[in-house]
Amino acid sequence: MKIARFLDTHCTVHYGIPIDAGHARRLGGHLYEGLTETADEIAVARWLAPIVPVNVYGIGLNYRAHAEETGAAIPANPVVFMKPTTAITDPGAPIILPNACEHGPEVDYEAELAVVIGRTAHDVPVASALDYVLGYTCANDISARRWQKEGGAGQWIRGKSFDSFCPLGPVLVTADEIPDPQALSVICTLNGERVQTGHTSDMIFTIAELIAFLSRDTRLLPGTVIITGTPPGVGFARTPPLFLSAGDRVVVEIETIGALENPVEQARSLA
Ligand SMILES: O=C(O)C/C(=C\C=C(/O)C(=O)O)C(=O)O
Repeated sequence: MKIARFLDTHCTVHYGIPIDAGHARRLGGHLYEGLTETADEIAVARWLAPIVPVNVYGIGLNYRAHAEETGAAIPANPVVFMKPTTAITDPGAPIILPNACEHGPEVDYEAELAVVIGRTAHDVPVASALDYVLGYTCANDISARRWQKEGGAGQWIRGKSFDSFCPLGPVLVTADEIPDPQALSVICTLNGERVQTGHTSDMIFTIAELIAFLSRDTRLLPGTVIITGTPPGVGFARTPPLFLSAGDRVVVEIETIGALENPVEQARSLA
């Protein structure tokens, strides 16, 4: 089942959930399968991230080829950071280049598979960890590299946390439709050019291992989102480096889920 969340022009939030097979409605130009609405046409004001997370965990360096491109050692344990929920942004909404990035271009894209926890996971073994997954969506782990490194004084979280730094969507695909989350292609395009190409089989820690690790002595509540690391091709590891600029369009595309597209804008000057 694919679940979308969107606002109509009357500011009502809708969830698109199949009622029965073959049920489809047209939404602001998109044919969408299965709505709870009875009207044939709903004017969509905007698409929303399919989930409002209670917590967002990020995993760094979780694809072998990405760890190699950064020159980092293969981690012995998952590299865990968190993003505030205020970083979540909707499909189609702008990624804002912060005024705090005043030392030059540093804002990077990272295409990632996002896992949504459906019931409380606490000390779950790897073997049953996927039973706690509600579904999957696409994420972009936007990262301000100077704030992640020198500016972060050893902590990544500042560089990963600015407003709009976690685009999510466009739909949540329930776990029954993705029986093997280690069998998905993950790509990122910037202004139509492919910049990242990866596959979840390249993950160092599988989704099940990540849930088991993160749930150890720690409750993962329903609505927790885990963004599971990025494949190679990030901008800072390129020669020359490639960072986001105002006017860019960045698309994260994951097999079976779809495409999460966001434009890039400069923050308004406070002066
Ligand atoms: O700090 C590192 O060793 C690697 C790195 C960034 C990695 C991520 O942001 C990630 O995997 O999410 C770097 O900036 O050098």
